[in-house]
Amino acid sequence: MLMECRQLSRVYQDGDRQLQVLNDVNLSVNAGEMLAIVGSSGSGKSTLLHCMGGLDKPTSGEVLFAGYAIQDWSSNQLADWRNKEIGFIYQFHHLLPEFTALENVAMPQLIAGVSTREAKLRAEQLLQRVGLAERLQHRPAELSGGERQRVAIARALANSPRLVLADEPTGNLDDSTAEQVFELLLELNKEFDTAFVIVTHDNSLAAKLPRTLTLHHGQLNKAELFA
Ligand SMILES: Nc1ncnc2c1ncn2[C@@H]1O[C@H](COP(=O)(O)OP(=O)(O)OP(=O)(O)O)[C@@H](O)[C@H]1O
Repeated sequence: MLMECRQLSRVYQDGDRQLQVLNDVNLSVNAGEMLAIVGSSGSGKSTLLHCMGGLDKPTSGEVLFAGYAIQDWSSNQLADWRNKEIGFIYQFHHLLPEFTALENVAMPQLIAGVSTREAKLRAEQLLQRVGLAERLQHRPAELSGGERQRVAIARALANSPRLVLADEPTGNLDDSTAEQVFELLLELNKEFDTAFVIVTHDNSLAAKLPRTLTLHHGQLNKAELFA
């Protein structure tokens, strides 16, 4: 098992009110698998993904990665782990505007200590793979929305992470572009043997994935856990 969430709860303090955003969530992700998390707005999807990526701390419960409880790690250890083992894809690409597509994809590798030459070579290969061989030197503002998300996907895979966490990766795209990006994610999952957890509010896109979990008011639908 690659990642396991055990009895995960997240409570936010909202003035004198407590907001229980995640309520006893249990979930496992196997190495190389692909699953969707769906649920209405405010059901806790992003919060769950943030807890899985160590960007937010659960109020109780634990997140285990390859058997290790990530909440025990220091922020430096978490940052290093995220850089090497976790890829993130967001609804809005979060690419660095002043850098080219190639440089954006090389960046996580340079942070990991890979040489510039090697990082650029891998970035080029990844960008070719996502269909952007002709766009290596373009900056984000010179790319379409779908192209930017392809760069963000290539960047997420740059350090060959074992897990990619994607929060509404197609939420900002038109239907046909969204479908193409989803198809690309399905292909990459098979080719790279990377696990993907994809948050989406689009049930028809989620249906393309082998497994879907539904969050409802911070709880996972238990019936689906064993489907
Ligand atoms: N840092 C925070 N402090 C207080 N409340 C928060 C915080 N982060 C999220 N929330 C609240 O937690 C609830 C769940 O938010 P979350 O973003 O996880 O939902 P979501 O399912 O991803 O929603 P959407 O589909 O609209 O993005 C919301 O009511 C939100 O306002």
